[in-house]
Amino acid sequence: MGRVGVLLLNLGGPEQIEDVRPFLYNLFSDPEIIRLPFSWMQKPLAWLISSLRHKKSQANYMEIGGGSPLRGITEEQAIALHKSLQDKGQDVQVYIGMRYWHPFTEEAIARIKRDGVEQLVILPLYPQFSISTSGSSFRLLEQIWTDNPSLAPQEHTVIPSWYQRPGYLQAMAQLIARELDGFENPDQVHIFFSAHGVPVSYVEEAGDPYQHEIEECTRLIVQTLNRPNRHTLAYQSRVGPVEWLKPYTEDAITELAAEGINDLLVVPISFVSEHIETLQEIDMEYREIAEEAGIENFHRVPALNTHPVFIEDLANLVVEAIDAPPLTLDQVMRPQKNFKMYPQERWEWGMTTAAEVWNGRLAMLGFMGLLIELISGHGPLHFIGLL
Ligand SMILES: C=CC1=C(C)c2cc3[nH]c(cc4nc(cc5[nH]c(cc1n2)c(C)c5CCC(=O)O)C(CCC(=O)O)=C4C)c(C)c3C=C
Ligand SMILES: [Fe+2]
Repeated sequence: MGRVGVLLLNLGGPEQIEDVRPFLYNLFSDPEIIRLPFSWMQKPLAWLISSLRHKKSQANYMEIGGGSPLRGITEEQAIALHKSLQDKGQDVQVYIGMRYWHPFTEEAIARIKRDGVEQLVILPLYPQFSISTSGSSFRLLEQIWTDNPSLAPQEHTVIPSWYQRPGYLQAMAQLIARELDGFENPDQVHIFFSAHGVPVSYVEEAGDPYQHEIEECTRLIVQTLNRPNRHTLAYQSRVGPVEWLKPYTEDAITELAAEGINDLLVVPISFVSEHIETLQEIDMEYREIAEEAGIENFHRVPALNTHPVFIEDLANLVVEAIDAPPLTLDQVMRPQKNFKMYPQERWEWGMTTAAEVWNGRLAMLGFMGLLIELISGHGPLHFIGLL
């Protein structure tokens, strides 16, 4: 085999405050983030939500210095992974493809083509798989290569998730143990795993394995840590009015405080880099909730970033993937392609749930049109290019 490359997939984040609105627009334009019955609704709705939300998001990003540290950290991870692969005698180029901000996945694919990479390992920097994260990036890759087959490498292999890797688990356990030992009574500390949430419908209707993988990951970290501490798993960062995975982080913290827990150690587990949801949401918002509820010692485990044990394990994972039979995007995404997410896709005639859903959706459409016109001065027809 000729040249080998690794494509690290990640979310991306606004680098400066002016990037927040277009970043949010990109995020909400993704049908894996907001699932709508008609694709033409996606862009107007993304525009509406990013317009309504950007001030609040900007205020949060201002609290962490005016932008996301994600690009810088991902670049450091790429450099460290490249070095670790070199130390193992592997001449492998590492690329970064972000989903919603620079360097975009499209740019990475163009560079991979330019460099003549023939075998590509696709490695999401999310330990657990979700339709909304790794799944969304996989779908984008499929689309890029379907639209322009000449951009596809001769061979690719996908690593859908890797939360059960020994080096990842050991690195997490090391970080947790170090923080625990900083408390006066380490065994008394309640360990609080906080994962990014997803809407319940992703798991229950679309078959997202995310919740299962998060629960399994928590169990494996606790087992690797091998300490007597009690622990809780909860879900943070929900957006919008629908039901998300429970318990919600803020509720679980308040309940633990009511039980008399004084020492809390928060462990972010769905992401391997510091980002807005660790630096602002956990360190500021949840800390305030905890302290107001009576928790005296609120600490957080730092994100892995370039932890050497973690990076070395990623390098081993890449080497194993290069040698193993390829797992293609098509194989990974096939189960989702046949799945009918919405009741209206599973249409039956009569006074059925599907009919009710359609009535509701049509009413919602009318309401959205009114709202768009009220805010922008333009009607929905303007946005779909008919006026
Ligand atoms: C595994 C991690 C993540 C999952 C699952 C996930 C799902 C998900 N996210 C949103 C909406 C937003 N996410 C935002 C930022 C953001 N999300 C993740 C990770 C996951 N998201 C990260 C690492 C970041 C931060 C990037 C950074 O700038 O540091 C945002 C923007 C921030 C804000 O305005 O609050 C939104 C919005 C949904 C709807 C969703 C599942 C459907
Ligand atoms: Fe998110």
